[in-house]
Amino acid sequence: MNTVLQINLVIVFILLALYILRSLQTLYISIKNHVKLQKLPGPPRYGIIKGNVPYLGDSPEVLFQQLRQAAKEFYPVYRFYVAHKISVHLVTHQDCELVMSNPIHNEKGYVYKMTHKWLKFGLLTSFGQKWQIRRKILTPAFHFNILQGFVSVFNEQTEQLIDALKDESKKSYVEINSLITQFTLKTITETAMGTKFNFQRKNERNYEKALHDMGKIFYHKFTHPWCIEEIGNFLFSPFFFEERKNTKTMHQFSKEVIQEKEKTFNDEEATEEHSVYKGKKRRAMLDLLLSAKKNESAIDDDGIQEEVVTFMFEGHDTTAAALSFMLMLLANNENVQESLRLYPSVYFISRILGEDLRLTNGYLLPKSTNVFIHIYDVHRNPDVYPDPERFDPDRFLPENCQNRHPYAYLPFSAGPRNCIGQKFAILELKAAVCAILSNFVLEPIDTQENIKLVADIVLRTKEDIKIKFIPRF
Ligand code: HEM
Repeated sequence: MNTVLQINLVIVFILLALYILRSLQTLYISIKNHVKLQKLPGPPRYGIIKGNVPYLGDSPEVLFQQLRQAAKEFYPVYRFYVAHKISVHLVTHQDCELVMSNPIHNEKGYVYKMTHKWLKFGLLTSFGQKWQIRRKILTPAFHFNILQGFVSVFNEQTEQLIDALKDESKKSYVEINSLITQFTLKTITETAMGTKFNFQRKNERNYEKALHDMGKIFYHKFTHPWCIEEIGNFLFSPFFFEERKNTKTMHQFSKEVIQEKEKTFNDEEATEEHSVYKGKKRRAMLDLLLSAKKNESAIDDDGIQEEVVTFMFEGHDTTAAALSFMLMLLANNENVQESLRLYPSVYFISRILGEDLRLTNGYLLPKSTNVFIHIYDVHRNPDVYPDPERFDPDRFLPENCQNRHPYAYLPFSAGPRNCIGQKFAILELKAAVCAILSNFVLEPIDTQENIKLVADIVLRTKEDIKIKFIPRF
């Protein structure tokens, strides 16, 4: 045997041994954690393969309801087996604070793996040092001064939305979701991406459809976790090729946005146009990323692409959901404040514990536990919000919230990994709601009672929300 072959064999052997050792270590940790966590309350198990999956029902709608049921039945904390994967679910603000406020638990839970092919490792899904560097680069893009510059775009896009709604208002009701999505998609492109890109309506529809189809795939993977890993996905998922097609559509869409921006990008202009605040350069998001690539090499083309897909998604789908629910509530109640409590667009998040964590009721969760934080259920805790399903904006009067726990209201998450686009979203929502209310009287078609919520990536209804728009003039 020649020496090169021998060396290669030794390398292969070492790599294989390392892989086996790593797998054994993971297995050991996972068995050790299982033993500790199985003492927690939770639904009955239906064997090793199924775990608690039968408890979750057979549709996204039932899954959503069952999660609410579990939150009540096993309050304040329960464990859940989806096949071999065990996770711990938190529904009180006290326990949520323990996880969210400590940067050691900064890694996202296994469900985010479902989005890795699509969102890669952008700000939402990355962790550790990479997340820290990106958060530092991107934070100035959401500074007050930059957001102020976006108000004219919000207004312009709102006017277009009003025109579209006026056309639709001749009908007995409007299914609002698609119109609202167009609005938030254009807004994020013209503000954070800084490009007046005229999408072909066909491409926009393809993107929208691909994103919605990902919700169906998300549900499938959640209930069939062996499809989360690529190999299991290829072997067992009926959606493998559909997921690839959707991912390609969404990547193509964000590539076009980057290409359009690159045509006009000028580092010097970007600096001047968005002014200088206390000597610091302030730029819109994509300007900032392109500058970072050009000047400091802190990010490359792939890095820019993963942030653009992340922000295109997180920056429009969340606000579209929020605005749709807000309009439905306005049509029924003529008030707005607590819409995000009742309908938080991001209704759960998930983390992996970076160290052991003792919950408020004394349970000790071991390091590496997958923890789900159910924002939807935290917002419906009757101890904090009496008669929680009731729409009552007075809950947010200063005197009523001054003693409320800061982690009892979490639509934008909290702690170091909170939503970077929170102020952006509030500004955009306010601009849209004010303009819509001054142009239309809204009459209810759908109500809180008749809509059906489904388990999706963001909070959605089974059918589009319907509202009647009556022009004021
Ligand atoms: C009503 C609208 C919105 C809601 C309810 C919302 C909610 C949230 C929540 C709950 C998180 C935490 C996610 C997690 O821990 O997994 C988050 C993170 C994030 N949001 Fe938002 N968001 C909204 C709008 C926006 C907008 C407009 C943008 C961008 C312009 C944005 C960009 C992001 C990003 C990039 C992250 C990840 C931050 C990090 O991990 O450092 N969001 N959002």
